[in-house]
Amino acid sequence: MALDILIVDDEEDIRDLVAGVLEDEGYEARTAASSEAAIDALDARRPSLVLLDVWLQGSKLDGLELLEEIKRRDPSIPVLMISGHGNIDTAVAAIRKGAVDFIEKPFEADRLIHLVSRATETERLRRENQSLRARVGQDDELTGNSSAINAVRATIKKVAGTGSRVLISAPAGGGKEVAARMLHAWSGRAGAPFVVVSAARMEPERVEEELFGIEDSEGLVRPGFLEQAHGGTLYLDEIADMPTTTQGKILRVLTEQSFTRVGGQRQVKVDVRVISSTARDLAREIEEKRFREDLYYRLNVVPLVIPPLSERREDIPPLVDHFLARFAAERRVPSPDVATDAMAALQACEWPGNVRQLRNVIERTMILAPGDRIARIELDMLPAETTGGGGGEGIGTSAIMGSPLREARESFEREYLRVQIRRFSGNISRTATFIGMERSALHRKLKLLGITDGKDQ
Ligand SMILES: Nc1ncnc2c1ncn2[C@@H]1O[C@H](COP(=O)(O)OP(=O)(O)OP(=O)(O)O)[C@@H](O)[C@H]1O
Repeated sequence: MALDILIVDDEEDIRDLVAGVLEDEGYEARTAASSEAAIDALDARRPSLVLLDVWLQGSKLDGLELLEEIKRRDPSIPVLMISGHGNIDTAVAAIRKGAVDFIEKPFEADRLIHLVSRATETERLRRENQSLRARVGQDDELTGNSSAINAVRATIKKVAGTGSRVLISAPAGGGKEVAARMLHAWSGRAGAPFVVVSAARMEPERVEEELFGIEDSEGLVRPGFLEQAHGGTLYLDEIADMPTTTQGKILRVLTEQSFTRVGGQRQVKVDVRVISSTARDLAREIEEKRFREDLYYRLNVVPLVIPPLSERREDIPPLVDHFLARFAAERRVPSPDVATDAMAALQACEWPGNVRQLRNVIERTMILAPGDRIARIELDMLPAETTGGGGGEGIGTSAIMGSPLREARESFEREYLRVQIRRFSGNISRTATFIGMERSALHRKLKLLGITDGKDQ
C-alpha cells in the first residue's frame, strides 16, 4: 500500500503541486491548510511522513510549534520542513527540534521526491521487517496437489485482487493463516501491513483497546490493530472465540467503515480488508447463540474451506518433501529421500494436528536422525506417534506374536489392508494397484476379513 503523506502548507498552490507530484510517485497524499486542520488529520490517522511549511500564516501554531506538537504526540513520525527563501535559520532550528531535513522553496520535483523517499525509508524498512518477521517459519504458499488444495488455490487467485472479505474454515494447523497471507500477497495491498489478530489470545476486557486504539485527554494516540492495518489486511484468527460484545463492535466497523478510539470522540476512517478464519462449525455457534448471524454474513462473503489433512492424503508426500527440503536447507545438508514404507506410514496417520503436526514430525525426525543415516528417512527413524508405537494407529506386533500363525496372518492382513485403504482415502482401485492385487480379489479379501470401512470409488 502507498505510504500516507500529510502536506501542511497555507498556500493552496504548493499543497496541490506537492500532492500531485507525490501521488504520481505512488504515495497517498492528504493536505491541511492550517495547524488545526493538520492536528485533525494526525488524529484521524498516523501518517508515514509530514511535509510541513515553517510559516503557516493565519494558523494558531506556526510551523515550529506544530512540529513540537507532532513530536509530542508521536516522536516516530518523520517531519520534512518546507522553508521559504530566506528562512533557512528557522529550518535549521527545526532540525534541532527533530525534523529530518528541509527543502527550500521553490524546489524541483526530483529533489522533493528524493527527500521524501529518504525520509520514509525507515518506515518502509519497518513495514518490510514486520512482514518478514511475521513470516519466519511460515510458508508462503500452500503445498499440495489434491483437488481440495487446487480448488482453494484457484479461489484465492480469483478473489485475492478483489478486496472481498473471505472466511477461511479449516481445523487447527490446517493452513488458514498461510491461505490468508496468500490472499494478501496476491492482492494490490501486498506492500501494506498484514496484521494478525488472534481473538483467542486477546483478553476480553482489552479487545477494544487492541482493535481500536487509545486516545487520552491530551490527544495522545496509540493506534490499534485496525489503524495499523490501514491500506492492508486485517486477519481475524478464530472468530468464534470473540466475546459477543466485541462481535457487535466489529460488525459496526464493517458496516460503517469507521470507529472511535477508546477514550476518543473522533471517527477514525480506515481502508482495511478483513479476512477471518475459524476451526469451529459456525452454523452451530450461531444456533447456540454464541456467534452473531449478521456478523457471519458480513464476514463470509467468500467462503474458503480447507479440509483436514486426513481427507487429502495425496498432499502428504509433497508436504513431506517440502518440509524435508526446508529443514535440510536450514541444516545445510542435502534433502533426504524417504523410504516407501516410511512414506506409507506417514500417509496412513490420522494427523489430528494437521499440517502443523506433520511439519513438527518431520522436523523432529531430522533432528533425531543419526548423522550417518540423514540421507534417507526410513520407517524406524519416524517418531512412535506415526508408526503406532505410541499406542495410536499402526501395525502393532504384540497381538500378532501371541497368536497361532493363521490368526496372526489374518490379523496382520486386516491391519495392513486397513492402513493401505486409509492411505488411499478409501479408493479400492488405487489400493489394489499399490498392493499388487486384482480389484475383485481385494474385494473378496476384505469381505473375508470383515473389513467394511473401505469405500469403493
Ligand atoms: N498446505 C500447506 N503447505 C505448506 N505449509 C503448510 C500448509 N498448510 C499449513 N502449513 C504450515 O503448517 C503450519 C500451520 O499452518 P497455519 O498456521 O496456516 O494453520 P492455521 O490453520 O492457521 O492453524 P491455527 O488455527 O492452529 O493457528 C505452518 O507452519 C504452515 O506454514
